[in-house]
Amino acid sequence: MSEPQVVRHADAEELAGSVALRLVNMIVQAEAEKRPFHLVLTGGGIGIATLAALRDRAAESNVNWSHVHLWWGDERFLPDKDPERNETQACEALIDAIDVPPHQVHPMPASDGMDGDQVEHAATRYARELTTAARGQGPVPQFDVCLLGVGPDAHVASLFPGLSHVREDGASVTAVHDSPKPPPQRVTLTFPSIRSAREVWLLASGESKAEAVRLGLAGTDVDRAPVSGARGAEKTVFWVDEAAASLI
Ligand SMILES: O=C1O[C@H](COP(=O)(O)O)[C@@H](O)[C@H](O)[C@H]1O
Repeated sequence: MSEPQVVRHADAEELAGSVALRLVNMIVQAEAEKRPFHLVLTGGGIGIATLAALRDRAAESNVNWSHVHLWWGDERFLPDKDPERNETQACEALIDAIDVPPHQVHPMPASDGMDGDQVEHAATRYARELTTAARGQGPVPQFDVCLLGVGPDAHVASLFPGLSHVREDGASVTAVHDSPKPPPQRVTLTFPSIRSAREVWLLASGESKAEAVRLGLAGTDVDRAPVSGARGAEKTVFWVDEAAASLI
C-alpha cells in the first residue's frame, strides 16, 4: 500500500478542475498505450462536481472514451433514476454527455432491478460483473483510478465508522443495511477492492471535511475513520481545498 500524498487547491472549483485535468491526461495516455482505462466513480458533492469538470475538460480535449470503463465505488440502493442515486447524478454530470460505450458503464443495481429490493443479491450481482470483467485475473478488474469522496464522519464509499463492513475481506462487494446516512440500504466496494486500485484519490472540499482528512492522514483506526483504510496499490492522493486542509 502507498503512503498518502496531499495536493492542495484554493477551492472546490480549482480542485475539481485539477482532478479532471489529471484524469483526462491519464485517459489519453491509456489510449496511446492501447489499453483499457478502468475508472471507479464516487458520489457526493465534490465527487459529482469533479465529474462535471471532467465532462468539460474532456470536451475541450476531444477525449476518446472508447477504451474507458466506468464503475462505482458505492451506490444508494434506490429505484432506477432516483435523483439520490450516485448513478443518476453521474449521468447528469458526465455520462449522458460523453460517447462511452454503454456496455462499458457498470452501474450498481437499483432497488427495482433484477434483484428487486434484495440488496444482498444486488451486491452479489455486482461482484459477479466485476469478476467477469477481470477475465480470470482476480475478483475485480485492474482499476486505474478509484475516486472516493470523504464524508464528514470520515466514511468513504459506503464504509461507515463502526460498521462491520469496514473489516470485510472475503468479498469484493458488500451490502449495507444500516447506513447512518440515508438511505440505509447501500451497495459498496470493500477495502480489498479499493486497495487493489493502482491509484486511490480521496476528494475533500470544505471545512466539514477537515477533521476527516486529518484522521485519514494520521492513519487512525479504520473502525473510527474508514478513510484511513483507503490506500492505492501504487499511489494515494488526498485532493483537498484549503478549507478541508485546515487541520493538517
Ligand atoms: O453518501 C455518500 O457520501 C459520500 C460523501 O458525500 P459528500 O456529499 O459529503 O461529499 C460519497 O463519497 C459517497 O459516494 C456517497 O454515496
